[in-house]
Amino acid sequence: MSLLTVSDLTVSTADGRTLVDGLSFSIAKGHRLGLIGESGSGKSLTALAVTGLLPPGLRASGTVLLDGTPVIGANERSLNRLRGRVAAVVFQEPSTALDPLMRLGNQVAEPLRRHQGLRGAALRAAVASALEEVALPARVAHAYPHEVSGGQRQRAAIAMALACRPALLIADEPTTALDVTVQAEVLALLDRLVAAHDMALLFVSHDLAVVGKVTDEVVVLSSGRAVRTGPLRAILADPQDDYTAALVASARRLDEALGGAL
Ligand SMILES: Nc1ncnc2c1ncn2[C@@H]1O[C@H](COP(=O)(O)OP(=O)(O)OP(=O)(O)O)[C@@H](O)[C@H]1O
Repeated sequence: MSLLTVSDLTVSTADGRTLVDGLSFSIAKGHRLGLIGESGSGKSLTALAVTGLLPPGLRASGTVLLDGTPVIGANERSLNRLRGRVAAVVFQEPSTALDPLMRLGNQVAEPLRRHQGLRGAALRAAVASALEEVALPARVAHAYPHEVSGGQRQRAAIAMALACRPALLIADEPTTALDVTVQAEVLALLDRLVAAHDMALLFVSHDLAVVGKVTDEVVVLSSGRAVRTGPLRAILADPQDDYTAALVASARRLDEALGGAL
């Protein structure tokens, strides 16, 4: 059975504009899928709809099943049971997930306390190992978000997302807001952790070159619709439509500039 099944997902505004239009895809346990498209193509709304996090004023229809549980129309209580444990999200901007007024260690502790019931020494040990896993020094536990670098903030957000070992990690442009030198490190970290814990991954990006570093299978989104689905290799070899060809061309330019091998 698929871990995530999305069928005919449509996201629309109250005044009837369709932002995501009849999208279908699925991800099996331990598998990876890239969701790629230009800015405004509906990638983030898809990621939000999958976890029941759409902003007020937007409406989802169709079917989203997370580990067999329906997300669309579900109440907050059953969504909270899924979040963190079945699926967790890492956003582009780490500040989205982090509370500016709370020490990072306490924030990483929060999902461990809530979902796993850890307290006291066991909780402190779990936080220390969560930070160690994302290669953050132990002292970061005592820091506030503004006291560490952008890359360290994103590592802390990743530690929070992975704290309860979700079966599916959804990463929405997780490296886009970071300095170029830090981007590759954080991407490699995500790649390693997803593999180490046998997690499934939905990786959202406007950049095919970045997606190609973590997954082989992609859905190409344009104006809220899937224009192409399949192995990245096949899409690179034969983009077929103009939109996908433009994504491929810009990814190749960037990849060449970085000395990569798309
Ligand atoms: N709350 C909202 N109300 C109305 N329209 C919205 C809302 N959020 C997003 N949109 C619109 O929906 C479309 C898809 O947005 P989405 O954020 O999913 O795009 P994206 O592909 O993730 O792009 P980006 O990479 O720039 O975030 C865009 O045209 C956007 O302007």
